[in-house]
Amino acid sequence: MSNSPKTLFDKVWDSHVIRKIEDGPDVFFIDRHFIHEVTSPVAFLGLETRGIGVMFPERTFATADHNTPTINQHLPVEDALSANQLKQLATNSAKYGISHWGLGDPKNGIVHVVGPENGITLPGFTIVCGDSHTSTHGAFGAIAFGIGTSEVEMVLSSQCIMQPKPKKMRINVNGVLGKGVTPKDVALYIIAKLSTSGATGYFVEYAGDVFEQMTMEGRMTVCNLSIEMGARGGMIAPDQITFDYIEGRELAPKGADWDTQLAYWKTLKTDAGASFDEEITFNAADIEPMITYGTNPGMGMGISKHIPKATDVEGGVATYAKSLDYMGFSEDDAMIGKQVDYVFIGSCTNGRIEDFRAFASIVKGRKKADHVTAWVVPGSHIVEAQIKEEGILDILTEAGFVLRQPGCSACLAMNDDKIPAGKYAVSTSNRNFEGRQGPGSRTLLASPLVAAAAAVTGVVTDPRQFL
Ligand SMILES: CC(C)[C@H](C(=O)O)[C@@H](O)C(=O)O
Ligand code: SF4
Repeated sequence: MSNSPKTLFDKVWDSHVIRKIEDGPDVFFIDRHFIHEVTSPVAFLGLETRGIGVMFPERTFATADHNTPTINQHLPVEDALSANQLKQLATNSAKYGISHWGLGDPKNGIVHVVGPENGITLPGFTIVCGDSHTSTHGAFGAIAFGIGTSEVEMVLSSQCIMQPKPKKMRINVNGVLGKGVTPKDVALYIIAKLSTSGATGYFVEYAGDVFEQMTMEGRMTVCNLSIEMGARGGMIAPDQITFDYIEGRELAPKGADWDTQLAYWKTLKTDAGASFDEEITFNAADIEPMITYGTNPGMGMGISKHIPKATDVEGGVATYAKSLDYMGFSEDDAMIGKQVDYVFIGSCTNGRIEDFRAFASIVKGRKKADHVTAWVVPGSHIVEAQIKEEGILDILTEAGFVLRQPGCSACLAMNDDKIPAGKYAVSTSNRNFEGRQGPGSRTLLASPLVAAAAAVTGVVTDPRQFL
C-alpha cells in the first residue's frame, strides 16, 4: 500500500493524522496556529472557564490586523470594541507565552502576510487560523485552512482538531499568461468558471505551467482565493521558487535543520498516477485581466467583455437582477469606462511587495485622477519598509498617492476605512459582498494593475494599454 501513488495533499494529511475515528473525522495535528484579535478572545475565555492552558504556545503566533487603524497607529485606538479586542490579544498572548506582534511591532501586519514573510509558514505543515483566508499558506505546499472559534480553543488546548478528510480536486492551468494577466486574474477566472460553490467539499491542488512559473507572492494570491470558490483550501507543490523564498527568513530552519527539512520538502509533490476526485484544466491564453461586476467573487469577467445576461449565467434570475441592481449595473453593460470613486490596494490577497511593484509600474510618471480616493495599504510593516526601500513610495507620492499603515483596512472595513454608500471601489481584496467595504459600498474586485489603471484614469480601464 505504501508504494501506491499519493497526492501532495494525501502525503501531508496522512502524516498529521493522530487518530482515525471510524466513520468520523480524523484527529489531526496542527503545526502552526495563527491568531488575530477578532476570532481569538472567546477561545481564550473558553480556556479560562475550563481552567486549562495552552499546550504548545511556541506553535501559536498572534498579530493584530482586522480592526487596526491605517493612520496614526501610535495613538490609542478610538473605537472601544476594537481597542478591547486588541488589548485582549495582547494580554492573552502574554499570559500564555504566545509571540504577539501588536500595533507598531516591526513584524506586525495581516496574519496571512506575516506568517510567510517571517518563515513561519513552511512546506508540509498543517496550518490553521480562525480566519477563512488561511488557505493563503497553501502556496507553500502546506495544508492550511480556516477554523471556527471553538476550534481555535481546541487547537490552543490540544494542538489538534477533528477534521473529516475533504475530497481532492486538481486544477491545471497550462500555457503562458498574456500581457497584464496576473495571478489575481487567474484566480478570478477560475472562480468565474467554477462559481462560488464549484469546489465545495474539496481541497484543491493547483498544477501546470502557470503555477510552476509563478512567484510565491502570486501563488499566495491564488491560494488565498481558493476559499471563494467554496474549497476548504488550495495548495501548490513546493519547488525551488518556494525554497528560495523561505531560505534566510527569520524563523525559517537554519544550518543542518534546513538541510533535513529541505530533503523532506523535496518529496512533497503529487506522484504520477495519483488520483483526484475531480480534475479540471484551463488554458492560460484564454485568461484576460479580470474584473467583477456583481456581489460575489464568482461574478467576474474579462475586462474587455460585457456583463453577461441573466439567462447566460447559472443561478436564479431574480438573485442576479438584485445583484446588478445593488451595483447599479445592467446586463450587457461594458465595464470599461465605468466610474470609479475609490481604489484600494492591499489585503492578504494583494498586499505584498510584488503587488505594489505592479501598481507602481502603471502609476509611475502619471497622476492619480482627482476625483479618486486611493487607499494604498501594505500588508505588513516589512512590506511597508520594502515599498520605501525600493523607491516605490517616491513614485506613489509623486503621483499623488499617500501610503497608509498596514492592516486589513478597507478589505472588510472593520476600522475607519469604509467606502461610502453607493460609491464604487476598485479593490484588490477578495470579497465583493453587499456592504463588505462599508454599508452600501460597491466593490469591483481586480488585480493591482487594474486598480492602478483605474486610479490614474478615474474609470475602469484595461491596464494593457499602459504596458
Ligand atoms: C474576521 C474573519 C473571521 C474573516 C474571515 O474569516 O475571513 C475576515 O478575515 C474576512 O476576510 O472576512
Ligand atoms: S485582509 Fe481581508 S480577507 Fe484578509 S484576513 Fe484581513 S479581512 Fe480577511
